[in-house]
Amino acid sequence: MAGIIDFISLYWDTLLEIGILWVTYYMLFLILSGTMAEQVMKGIIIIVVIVAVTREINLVIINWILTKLLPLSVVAFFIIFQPELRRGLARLGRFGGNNGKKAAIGEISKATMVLSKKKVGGLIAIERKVGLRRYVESGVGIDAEVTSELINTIFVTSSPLHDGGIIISGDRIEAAACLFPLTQNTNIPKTVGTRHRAAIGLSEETDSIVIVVSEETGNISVAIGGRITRDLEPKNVSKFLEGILLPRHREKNISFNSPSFCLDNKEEL
Ligand SMILES: Nc1ncnc2c1ncn2[C@@H]1O[C@H](COP(=O)(O)OP(=O)(O)OP(=O)(O)O)[C@@H](O)[C@H]1O
Repeated sequence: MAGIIDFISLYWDTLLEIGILWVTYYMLFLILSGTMAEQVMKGIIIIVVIVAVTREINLVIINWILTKLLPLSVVAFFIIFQPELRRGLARLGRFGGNNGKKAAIGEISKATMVLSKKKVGGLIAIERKVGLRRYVESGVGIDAEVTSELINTIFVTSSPLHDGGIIISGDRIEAAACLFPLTQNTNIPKTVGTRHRAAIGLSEETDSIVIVVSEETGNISVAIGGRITRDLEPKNVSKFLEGILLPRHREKNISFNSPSFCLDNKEEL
């Protein structure tokens, strides 16, 4: 114990710097997750590591080239990805309060009930930590407040945006008509259609919650982490989403896979 205290008092400034750099990197990662910039940022980190290694083992020329390249690539990164950074910061800001989220959950649940009752097909992805930018870019940008009326309008079959899914980030509908990746899970029965496969696929690749309303039956299903729970009672959707998305409810340990929430499920894949 005394050794640890000695170490901290000796290197507190270095530890503080490492801490600040780590937090900054993590924040940037959160802001840019799901975008091309995330990949480029990982590339820059790899260059930093190579610079350190080449310095240690005295590869002078490679180290000289990389040392010159590094500052340039960091400046270029901020210039090229300025739109992604701006959008990411706005997204972080929106995650702040629970009130906005709660209102959005209410609107999503209301919309789901209407879609289910009218047997209108719907596919709704709710972004969590992992950014969905690459999927937003496959659709049509909307950037509007989440309202049940707007969601229902998007999915009516006469709407040009009804095919594909919508993506919700915080309390905004980011885009509609987005293409999600289809699951490759061979255990899923052949009878499961592409809307449900797209929901499962997106939930496998990201931590998003994906709600599906079946056009055929009006049944509501929710995919998380590659698992889909089918035939949720419409009146339970709001409670279900609050259990996952709002911290106060999370403390009570109500989660997607918790048995308390599977009571209404007739089938889980
Ligand atoms: N990759 C995809 N990403 C987003 N949406 C998709 C994707 N593939 C299909 N869809 C949506 O699913 C619709 C087709 O649904 P399909 O009937 O094949 O699926 P399903 O799971 O049986 O759903 P339902 O029960 O509503 O019929 C398409 O019109 C489109 O809106």
